Amino acid sequence: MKDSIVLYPALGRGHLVSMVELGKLILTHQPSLSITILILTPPSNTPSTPKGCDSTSQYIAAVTAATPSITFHHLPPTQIPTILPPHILSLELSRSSNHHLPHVITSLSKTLTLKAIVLDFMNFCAKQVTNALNIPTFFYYTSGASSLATFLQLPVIHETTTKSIKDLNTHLSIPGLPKIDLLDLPKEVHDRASQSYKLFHDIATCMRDSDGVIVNTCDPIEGRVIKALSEGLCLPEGMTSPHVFCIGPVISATCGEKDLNGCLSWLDSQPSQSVVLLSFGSLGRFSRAQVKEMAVGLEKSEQRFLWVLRSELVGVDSVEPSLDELLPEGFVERTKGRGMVVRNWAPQVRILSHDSVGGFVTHCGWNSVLEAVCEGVPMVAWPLYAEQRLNRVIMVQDMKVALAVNEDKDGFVSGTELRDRVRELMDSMKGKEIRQRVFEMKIGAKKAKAEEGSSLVAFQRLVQLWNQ
Ligand SMILES: O=c1ccn([C@@H]2O[C@H](COP(=O)(O)OP(=O)(O)O[C@H]3O[C@H](CO)[C@@H](O)[C@H](O)[C@H]3O)[C@@H](O)[C@H]2O)c(=O)[nH]1
Repeated sequence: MKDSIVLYPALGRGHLVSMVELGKLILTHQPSLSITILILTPPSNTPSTPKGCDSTSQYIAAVTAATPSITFHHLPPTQIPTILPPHILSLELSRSSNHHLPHVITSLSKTLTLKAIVLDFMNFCAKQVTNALNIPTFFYYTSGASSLATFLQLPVIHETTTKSIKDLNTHLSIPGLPKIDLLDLPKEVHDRASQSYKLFHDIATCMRDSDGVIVNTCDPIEGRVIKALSEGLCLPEGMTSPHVFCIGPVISATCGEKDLNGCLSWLDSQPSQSVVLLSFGSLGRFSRAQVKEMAVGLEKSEQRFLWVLRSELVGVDSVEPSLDELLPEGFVERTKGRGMVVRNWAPQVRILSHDSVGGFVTHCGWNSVLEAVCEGVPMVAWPLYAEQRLNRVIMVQDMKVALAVNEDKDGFVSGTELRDRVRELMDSMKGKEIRQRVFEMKIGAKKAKAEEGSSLVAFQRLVQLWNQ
């Protein structure tokens, strides 16, 4: 029977793509293995892909055609209320699909030797099942080692206080990291009484007890904290640290690759390293007031820009407002030639690798950060949700590859602030230093994945464990 690794991504395109890329990496180095990917079936009325991006079934068909050693196995649909926020929906779907797993895994075991299962952290409850079936269980943490080290502190904080994080008014001192203000932790863990706090506390505890955590990062990007994590220094004495395998950067060029909105050909007409890309991940959206303010800032910056604009969500039956309605009067005319606005989705990896792009205003989603690093593009960090505020601290203070945008207490960023940060990035000594630093990190990240590089060595350790 063929040896196989089972990968179990959470709901959502980003999670799926990350796991597929991990599967491809495993096959590149261990072509004798096969990869089985378990797919959660979303409730029928959940949009699973952002507008402008291929559907999930198109994506799966393309992966199957290109990489036949990757097989997808769809779990049966499950009924759950869909009015939940996306991360809770994902956790609930995973929890309510758990009862299918014993049967699915047992039937896979009839034709394959399952060496290990790799869970997205959102699917942590599957560990009860895999433990019972005695299958080595790993997690794939798709954000950085810094956020992992911080996340693992949750049970420690929980045991040392009875207060909520939002009331603690202090910071975390974690070896290998700058001081972390507790309010930079994801909002979901601020309130001790909330459902999401309990979930994330349970996930952190569960990851600590796993056979290992695979992290999408590498020494040249987050070396100090990786060392501290590996030496077990990030958790108090007596508390077991998980084994970490930093095998990144694993990035993808597969989603939304086509130049449907013409931005790549527009970039061809722009001077080298002159354009600032503004793009905010798969979910980032802005209010109408914020969109107007961004436009004002970009216009005043006098810099070239490519802006992937996603305005606030409209009801299923409503029509999205037009650019004329969203942008200040005359904006498109006045910025013609030096600015381009595209709606909802653009081929980000291809854009970042274009020679004309010289800066990136990002929401600090970890894939975007890695993609920018791999292309040597300096950033302005404008976090929106999840662990992105934490990533900003790391990008600015530790990695030193970004400038921080200053927002008000409601997260609103003024046009003047955006103008100043974009100008500073593109046209100042500080901007130059950041550009130089990200360029060095790009070279380092490439070396990490090559022969004897830290990521390849970590990956080989992992495979050795699977083969034992
Ligand atoms: O117009 C777009 C917008 C996004 N992308 C791609 O979509 C991915 C977005 O990933 P990421 O930057 O990580 O953002 P999110 O989709 O918001 O990712 C979620 O997952 C990340 C990894 O765990 C976390 O760091 C984030 O906080 C969380 O929001 C990247 O590969 C982008 O290249 C495009 O190709 N075109």
